[in-house]
Amino acid sequence: MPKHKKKGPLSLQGAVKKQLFKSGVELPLKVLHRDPAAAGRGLPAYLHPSSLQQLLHDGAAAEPQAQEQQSSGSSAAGSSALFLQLASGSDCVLHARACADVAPGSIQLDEVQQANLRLCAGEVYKFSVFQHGSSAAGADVAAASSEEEDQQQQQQQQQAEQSMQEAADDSNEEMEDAAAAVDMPFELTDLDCEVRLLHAQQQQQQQAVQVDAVALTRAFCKQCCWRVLAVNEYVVAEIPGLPPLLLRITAANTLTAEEQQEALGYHCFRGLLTPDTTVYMTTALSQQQQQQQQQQPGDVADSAAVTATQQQLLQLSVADANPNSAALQQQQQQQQHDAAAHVTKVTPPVQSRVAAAAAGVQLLNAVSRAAAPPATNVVHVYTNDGEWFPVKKKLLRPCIALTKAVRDSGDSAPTVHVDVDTLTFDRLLIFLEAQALQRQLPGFAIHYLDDLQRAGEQLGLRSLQEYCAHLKGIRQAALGVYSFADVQRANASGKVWLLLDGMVLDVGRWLPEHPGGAAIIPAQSLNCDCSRFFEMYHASRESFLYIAEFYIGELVPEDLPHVPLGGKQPPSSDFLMQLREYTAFRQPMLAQLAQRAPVTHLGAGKARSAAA
Ligand code: HEM
Repeated sequence: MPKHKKKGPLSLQGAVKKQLFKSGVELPLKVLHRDPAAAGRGLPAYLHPSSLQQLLHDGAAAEPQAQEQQSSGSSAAGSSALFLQLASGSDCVLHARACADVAPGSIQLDEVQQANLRLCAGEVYKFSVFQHGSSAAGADVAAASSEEEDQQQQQQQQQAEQSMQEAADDSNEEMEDAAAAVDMPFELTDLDCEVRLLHAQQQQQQQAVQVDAVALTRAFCKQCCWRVLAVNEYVVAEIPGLPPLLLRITAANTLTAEEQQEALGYHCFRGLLTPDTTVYMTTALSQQQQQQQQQQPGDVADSAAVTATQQQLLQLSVADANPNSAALQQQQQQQQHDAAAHVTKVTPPVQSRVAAAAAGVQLLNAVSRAAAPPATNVVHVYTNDGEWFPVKKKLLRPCIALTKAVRDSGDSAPTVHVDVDTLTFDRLLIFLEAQALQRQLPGFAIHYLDDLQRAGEQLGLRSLQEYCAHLKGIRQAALGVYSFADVQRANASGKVWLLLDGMVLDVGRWLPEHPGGAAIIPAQSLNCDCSRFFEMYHASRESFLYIAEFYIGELVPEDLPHVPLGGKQPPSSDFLMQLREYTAFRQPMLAQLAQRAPVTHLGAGKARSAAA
C-alpha cells in the first residue's frame, strides 16, 4: 500500500497505532530544555529517579511482561534506563535515564529530542513506558505459528544476549543499560539515513563538506546502538574536525528484502538498532540540485554522473564499526576503490554544480544498496480515479474477479483496472489484510458500507459483501422508533438527542467536536425539530455527511405534529429535498414504520416495541 494513502480515521497506520500504544501509566512531565553545547549531544532523556520509579512501578503492575522482566532480574527498574513514548502515541521513542539533578515531575530533553516528539520546552506532556514486542517495534507482519515464534524469540534472545555482551566489551555503559532495559523488540535488519549539515546556512564555502561515510556510520552507531529508531526521526552526529551533521532516518526494516517479498501486511516504521543492523547512508538532495536536475533533463552524461554522486551510499554493519575489524578494513579498501570509480565518472562541470550546493555534504567511501529486482508477486491495481496500488497476489486471492491476474505467472507483474475509487480500495485492502492475518476486522463507519459492499461485488470479494451486510444488520437492529416523550426524557437525563426531519440523532459524545461549538446545540435545538437551524447555520453540505453516524432511529410519525419547530419556521423544501437525498439510509426504517399500525397513545418504550 503506498505510504501517502495512509490517511484518515480508518487508515492502517491509525489502526496499527491504536494497537501499538496500549495505555499503561501516563505520567505528566514538564519538558526542560537541555543545551547540547553545554551537556553534549546524543544523551538520553533525563528524569528524576522518583518519576522513573512512578512510571515503572505502576507500568510493571499493569503489564505482565514488565513483571516478568522484574522477576528475571533484568528489569528496567533494576537498571536506571528505559524507553518512553508520548502517552498519546508517538513514532519516536526516547531512551531515558534517571538523574537526580533533574527536578521531580520533569524531563530534560535537547532540541533534537524535542523536535522528534514535537514538544515545546516549558510545556507538560504525558509520557508512558514504551512496551516492546514485535508490533510495538513498529513492524506489523503476518504471524508465524506460535511454535516458530517461540523458537524465533529464543534465538533472538540468545543473539541479543550475545550482542549485549559484545556491547559491554565495547565498554559503552550507555549501550549496556539500554540493552538491559528492553525485552528485545524487533531488531532492525537495515536502516537508511539521509545526511545533511545541521547548520547549512552557516556553511558559506562553495565546496561541499566531504564526509567519510565509514566514520559517520561509526559515530552514528556508537550513539544509537540499542536504541529504538523511527522513520523521520533526526539524529545529530559529530565527527571531529567537521561541522555537526543532521541525519534523518528515511527507512527502517525489520525484515530482509526477501522476507518482505513474502510477508503480508508488513508496515515497518521503527525498530531497535543492533550490532547486526546494516546502515545505509545517503546525501540529501538539496533544492538547488533538484532544480539543476530538472533544468537539464537532456544532459544525459552529466545527470547520470550527478545521480551517481548524489546516491553515494554506505553499507556497513554496525558490528563493523569496530575500527580494528578486518572486515571493515577490507570493505573500506573496496569502498575506496568504488568511490574512486565514481569520482572518475564525474565530469568537472558536474563536480562544480554539486559543490555549488552550499548546503551539501559529499559522502566518501560509499557503496549503493543493491537494487531490488522488479517484483513479480504483485498485481498493479489502478483505481477508477487513477491511483496505483502494487498489491501482493496472495492478498488479492479472495477477490475472485481478479483470479486471472493473481494466477498470472509471467515475467512481469500484471496490471488490472478496477471500478472502485481510491479510498474505498484502500479500505478494502485493510479488510483483506485483517482477514489474511486473522486480526479483528475493521469496524467501518456506516456511511462507507454501501461503497464497500459495491467494491466487494466488483472484485468478487464475498467475505467483504457479507461483512458489510452484517455490519448494516447490526446497525439496523440497534435502531429504534421513539416517541417525543422518549426524546424529552433522554434530553432531561443529560443526553443530547436531536430531531431532524423525523430522524432521532444522538450527538452527545460528538458535541465537543461540533465545528459550531458545543454550546449552541443544547441552547437552541433540544426538544424541537432543528431542521430550520440546520439549514440556517450550515452553508456547506458537509454536515449532511455526519448524520448517519448519529442516527439512532425515527420519531414515531404520530408525534411529528406535536414537535415545536426550532427557528419558528419550517425549513425550505429545497433543503428538505437535499437532506433526504443524503439520508437514504433511513429507508429501511421508514418502510418498517409505514407497515405498522398507527399508535395513538405513546409512552416510553411503547413506540419501540410497536416497531419491533
Ligand atoms: C447532526 C447535527 C449537526 C451536524 C452534523 C453539524 C455539523 C456542522 C459542520 C460540519 C459545521 C461546519 C460548517 C458547515 O458545514 O457549514 C457546522 C457548523 C456550525 N453548526 Fe452545526 N451541525 C449539527 C447541528 C447543528 C445545530 C442543531 C446547530 C444550531 C442550533 C448548529 C450550528 C452550527 C453553527 C452555528 C456552525 C458554525 C457556522 C459558521 O461558522 O458559519 N449545528 N456544523
